Amino acid sequence: MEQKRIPVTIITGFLGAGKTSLLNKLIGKHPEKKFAIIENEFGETGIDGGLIATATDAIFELNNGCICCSLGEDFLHTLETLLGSSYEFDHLLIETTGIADPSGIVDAFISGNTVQERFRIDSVVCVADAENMEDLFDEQPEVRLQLALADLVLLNKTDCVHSDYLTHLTRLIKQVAPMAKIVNTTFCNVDGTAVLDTNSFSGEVVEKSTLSFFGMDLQEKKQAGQKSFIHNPQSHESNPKHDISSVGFTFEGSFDVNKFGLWMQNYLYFNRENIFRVKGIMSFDQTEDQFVFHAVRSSFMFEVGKPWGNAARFSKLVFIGKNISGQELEANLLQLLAK
Ligand SMILES: Nc1nc2c(ncn2[C@@H]2O[C@H](COP(=O)(O)OP(=O)(O)OP(=O)(O)O)[C@@H](O)[C@H]2O)c(=O)[nH]1
Repeated sequence: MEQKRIPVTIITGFLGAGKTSLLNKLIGKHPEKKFAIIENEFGETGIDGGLIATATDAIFELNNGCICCSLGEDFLHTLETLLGSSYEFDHLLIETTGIADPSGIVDAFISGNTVQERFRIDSVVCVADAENMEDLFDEQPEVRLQLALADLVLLNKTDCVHSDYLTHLTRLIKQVAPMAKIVNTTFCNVDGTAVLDTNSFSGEVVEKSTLSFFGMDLQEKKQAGQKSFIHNPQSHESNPKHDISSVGFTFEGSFDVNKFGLWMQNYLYFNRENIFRVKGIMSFDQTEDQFVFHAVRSSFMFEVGKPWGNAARFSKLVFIGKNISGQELEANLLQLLAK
């Protein structure tokens, strides 16, 4: 029998943005859940295996120190230790270090087969500090990366800034996280917001966020007979200083699965420094179901979505990254459509 996969919420955000505050809020808000928590802090090493084994509930674990790890092998080792321990938990929370690119952590859940069998990413949540975000946005590329990977952005410390300024910050966030849900918070108060069990990597949610990226105007603008449509909502207002942008495509018909897989593997590999995230809903030739596509850096995965039935086939893909050439990408993707 297939084991139920444990949902994982990855919390990112720059130093002092409010990640630990959010962890505490989530634990308080969900007494019904038994959490395992991984803290990815710099300068601390070692895993307190004994603590995992004896922890009886989530708060115990948080208050008595968390599992510390660094990235790479150590991180995978931490996950293995967790799974191998007698500690039973039904949700994994990961607080990533504030000063690094969190894509390695997201990637571990996408590309590691064993990890994928036991865990599924529920969502990537980024806490942004309203007071300092704009300066950091310019100075720290990691801040833009953290936002670019997020499914949910909590624009926190709203008590520290004027409400008009929040509108400006929201626009800034949308430049690099066009599909993310953005919620304003103070002390990461998420009482009215679903943060856990949002299933942000599921077909339904990806479909919704992908469609919202394209907006309602897509069908109107699309010309009859056109095979694809490029949409870049930020192009007219993007700031060249902020080098991350997004570009979306809609294709009619279906892709050739082999051609697409091979091309994507190469494309992501050679552009791993520039492409941070790709999401989409895809139709493949000779398949009955929709496929949900996710890529983080050079790793990608497909999940089976709902059946197409008699609906017209299409694929929608959104790329987020640096220096993306929409025209070039479109020309490449068009070659991969099934004849
Ligand atoms: N005024 C104000 N302070 C906040 C808010 N949210 C968090 N803080 C404070 O900001 C400080 C940092 O919050 P943390 O939750 O520790 O932030 P963090 O992201 O975990 O910090 P690091 O682990 O250092 O990266 C703490 O003193 C919090 O009490 C808020 O909405 N408004």
